[in-house]
Amino acid sequence: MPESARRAGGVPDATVGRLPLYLRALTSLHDRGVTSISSGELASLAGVRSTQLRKDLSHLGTYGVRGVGYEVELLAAQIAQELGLTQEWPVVIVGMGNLGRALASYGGFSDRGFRIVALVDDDPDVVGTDVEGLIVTTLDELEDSGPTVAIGVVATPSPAAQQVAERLVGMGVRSILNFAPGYLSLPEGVDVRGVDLGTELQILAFHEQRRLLAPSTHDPLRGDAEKEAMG
Ligand SMILES: NC(=O)c1ccc[n+]([C@@H]2O[C@H](COP(=O)([O-])OP(=O)(O)OC[C@H]3O[C@@H](n4cnc5c(N)ncnc54)[C@H](O)[C@@H]3O)[C@@H](O)[C@H]2O)c1
Repeated sequence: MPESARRAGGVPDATVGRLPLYLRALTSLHDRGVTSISSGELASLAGVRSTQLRKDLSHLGTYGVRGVGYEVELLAAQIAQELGLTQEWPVVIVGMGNLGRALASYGGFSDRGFRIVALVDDDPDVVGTDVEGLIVTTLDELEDSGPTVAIGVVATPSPAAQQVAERLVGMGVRSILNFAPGYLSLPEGVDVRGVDLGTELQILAFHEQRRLLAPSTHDPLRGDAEKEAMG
């Protein structure tokens, strides 16, 4: 898998986590016809400091040209290559409830090199139905005669997630994106990413609270009346 290769190649996980931010910014610049960009501008678009951006990109052996910056198309291609996006990754989503359906209908995955090849559920009322042009199948069928899958997305309730993930791993899946709350215990060599919007909201709440407790006079979001009250 590219993940281990990247580690072997010395790119830290934290850097790998920021590469999609850079790629998203570069893609949008490219769509707007921008051909080169300074590290400061790119960092600002990606929401990181420019020293961080330069350090991250140096892990890819990419150093901007002084006075010119980075070539947008070239850098986007380098990052896409590093992330393994120059090939298409087949994805299965398990759990066709509210979340699974929303993910299945999101068009943005295919634009980024992820093709949803199978949708799975265990509810007899759901299995056999058409979701976004794919017929929902079962894990049994997927094991017996399903397409090759590289990445498994777990969108089942939490009690089912561990077993679902184990069965995916049994089919050879080595990368799992888990939306169900809780920790998945899987064999070494399997990459698991947990997504928890609740945690993200809590982090935002933490920063909101900090702003309320110690308002900065430079906070552009603070209303004029509030600024006047602060003196
Ligand atoms: N991470 C996040 O930010 C986030 C956000 C929303 C929901 N969630 C989590 O995502 C999961 C799905 O949420 P939802 O609202 O779509 O739930 P849901 O109840 O609408 O859907 C769950 C689906 O999973 C199916 N299922 C249950 N056990 C299964 C199994 N063993 N094999 C295959 N399919 C199985 C059910 O039949 C159902 O269709 C939950 O665990 C929820 O807590 C996480």
